[in-house]
Amino acid sequence: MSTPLRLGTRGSALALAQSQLVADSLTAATGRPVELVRIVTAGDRSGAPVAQLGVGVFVSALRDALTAKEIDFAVHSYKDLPTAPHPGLHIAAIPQREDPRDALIARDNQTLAELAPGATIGTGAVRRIAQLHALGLQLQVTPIRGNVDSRIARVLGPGADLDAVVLARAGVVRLGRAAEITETLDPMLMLPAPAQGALAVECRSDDADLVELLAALDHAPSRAAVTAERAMLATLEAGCSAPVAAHAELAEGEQGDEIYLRGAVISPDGARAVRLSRTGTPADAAEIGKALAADLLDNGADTLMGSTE
Ligand SMILES: NCc1[nH]cc(CCC(=O)O)c1CC(=O)O
Repeated sequence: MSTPLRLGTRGSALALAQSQLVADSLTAATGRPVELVRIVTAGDRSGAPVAQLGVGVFVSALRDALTAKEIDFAVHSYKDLPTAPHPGLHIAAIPQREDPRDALIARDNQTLAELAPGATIGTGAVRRIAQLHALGLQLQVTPIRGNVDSRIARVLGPGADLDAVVLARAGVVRLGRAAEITETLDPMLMLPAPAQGALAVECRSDDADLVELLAALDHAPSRAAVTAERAMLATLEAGCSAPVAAHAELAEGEQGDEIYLRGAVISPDGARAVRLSRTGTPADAAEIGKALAADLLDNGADTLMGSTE
């Protein structure tokens, strides 16, 4: 029996679910036992809302524990990672991605189109707020914070004070609450965040045996999609700070696999948006993302900040 690999994780329900999922699939694929090691961060101790501190504090705490060799690997929600690579660390696997779309949880089983004018809808992300405004449905968009369960409670809990919330479908599914989703939003209406629904499995770059072992979890189509979306985001960050959305799909074309990447930059009030797409081969995922970002900037993406109501 080999010594268990130490998988560092935050204590939130979503982090634990994601870590356990990766631990189980690694053991199933390689036979290696994995133990979860709780990393208590400054954020967990302060009790302040995550949205206020930024998820960055959690990512940093896990990365510090990796560098200090207190843990062997970590699992992150990919969309929460900064775009800059972290020195000494390596994303050894991107497992098969969960559905990347956003989801609506509404009172009385309503869909977005069924919500009455004036209905209150909660979400934390500027990207979602901007796209909800862009639909022109006269919804009252309310910024909310907190973990997935507490956001759902704002609609379905005892003291419910909202008609609906929008959140990542992947998080709801991983918490076993998919049955409460009343509509999965078409990316034509609500383009997801770059890398939404994907996990990043990270270890030290110099841990060659583990880099090789974790590669068993890598899912090439998910890696190609995430690479394209994140390359777009990274290139845009230099030129524009408006809400950014991206979604890559892989399909079999006549010449082999094709990647279809859509990107959008939206003004925070939803009044203006640049939406464009590009296609190419999965091997060129990063180049497709960079080229799409350049197209978006050429079409005025950098001018979309600051037009508030
Ligand atoms: N920003 C928080 C966060 N980070 C990852 C997820 C969900 C799961 C995922 O996208 O992988 C969520 C919650 C949400 O956006 O509703």
